[in-house]
Parts: sequence; structure tokens; C-alpha cells
Amino acid sequence: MRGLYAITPTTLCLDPPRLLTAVASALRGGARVVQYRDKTHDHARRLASARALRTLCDRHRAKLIINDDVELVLEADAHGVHLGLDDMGLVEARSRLGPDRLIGITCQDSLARARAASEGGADYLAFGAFFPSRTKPDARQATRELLEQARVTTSLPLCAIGGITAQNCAPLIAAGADLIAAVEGVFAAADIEAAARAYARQFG
Ligand SMILES: Cc1ncc(COP(=O)(O)OP(=O)(O)O)c(N)n1
Ligand SMILES: Cc1nc(C(=O)O)sc1CCOP(=O)(O)O
Ligand SMILES: [Mg+2]
Repeated sequence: MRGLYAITPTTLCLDPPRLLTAVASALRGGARVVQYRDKTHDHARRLASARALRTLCDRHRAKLIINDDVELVLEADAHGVHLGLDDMGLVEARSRLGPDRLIGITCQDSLARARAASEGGADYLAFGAFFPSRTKPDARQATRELLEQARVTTSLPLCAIGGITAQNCAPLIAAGADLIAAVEGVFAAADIEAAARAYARQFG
């Protein structure tokens, strides 16, 4: 797993045709992972969108990760789930999803949490927020030095998130980030494909 990790804004999820058009643009621009992050509870719409996103991601050989919702991963046959501190625990999620689905874990600014997630069988570790984020203004802040420390302690893919743009992500990649996750930097752009391509270029 390496490259741009594009995360959908909830507002866009309310309009499935626009969501699919926007995600298709991000994928054409080179996004390698897509996270369906929809904080609403409209199960029918969420399931239909997740299924359509899986088909779209397959077409681009990209991975579809579902935010928070392990059961939706199974229903939509997505590639995996992203779990934070308030979500289902890693042990229970692994037992529900089996060995082949991906599980990403939020570590915020904690190497201890990263170690526990790694030992518990996570597939990638997410650190953040590296910059102020309008999507999540209250996110804890993480540093580039923390990412460097994580890099020497694990070979799992490391994901950096929080206020990351194509212009500020290079030092994070140099510090060891395999995945750069972004919401606003991709989906608030007037030209989503070009925005995604600008991130993708940073991976060389
Ligand atoms: C790639 C990635 N990293 C971190 C998060 C944050 O997850 P979480 O702390 O569970 O917060 P919510 O996204 O659920 O509000 C993420 N979603 N993706
Ligand atoms: C969903 C999320 N989690 C974060 C964390 O630090 O765990 S920051 C964040 C929001 C990322 O959106 P943007 O790219 O618009 O800042
Ligand atoms: Mg969560």
C-alpha cells in the first residue's frame, strides 16, 4: 500500500451520483486507496454507495476501505475497514472479517497504540493530525519526528492524515509515510483529478 489515500467527505456521500463521479476522478488522478467515510445512518444508501465504490475501485485496481463499520465491509464486500479509538476493537474486527480483509488503525500521536495495533494484526497504522484540519478541527496533533520513530519500529504501511495537501506532504513521505490520506485537499478541489495527481506525483 503506497500512494494517495482519498477519503470521502460526508456531505458528498449525501449525493451518490456526485460521490461516484468525484471518486472516479480521484482514481483517475492516481488514488490507490479510497475510504468511504459517511457519518450518516441511512443504511440503504450507504450499502448501495459502498457496493458501487467497490466496483469502481476494482476497475482502477485500488482498495476500498470503509470507515467505522465492520458489518458494511462484509455486506458490500469491501477490501477492509478503518477503526479509531471509539470504534470496534481490533480483535473483534479481525474475528468478524477474517484474515484477508484489511484493517487500518488510528494511532493519533501514540507509538504505544501503534505497537499494540501492530502486534494485534493491523494492516496499516494511521498517525495524525499533521496539520490543522477543517474536516476534523479537534484532532490531536502529531509530528514528523513521531512518524520517523514509527518507521524504525515497524514495517507495516504507515499512513499520515490531517490537513495534508500536495504541497505539504513531501516531508511526511520522506519521514516514512507510505500513504497520504486527505479529504479536503482532494474532494474540495475544483479539479479533483488534477488534485489527486498532484499528491500521486509526490510518490515519484
Ligand atoms: C486513514 C485514516 N486515519 C485516521 C482516521 C480517523 O479515524 P477515527 O479516529 O475513527 O475518526 P473518524 O474518521 O471515524 O471520525 C481515518 N478515518 N482514516
Ligand atoms: C478523519 C480524520 N482523522 C484525523 C486524525 O488525525 O485521526 S484528521 C482527519 C480529517 C482529515 O481530513 P483533511 O484531509 O480534510 O484534513
Ligand atoms: Mg472512526
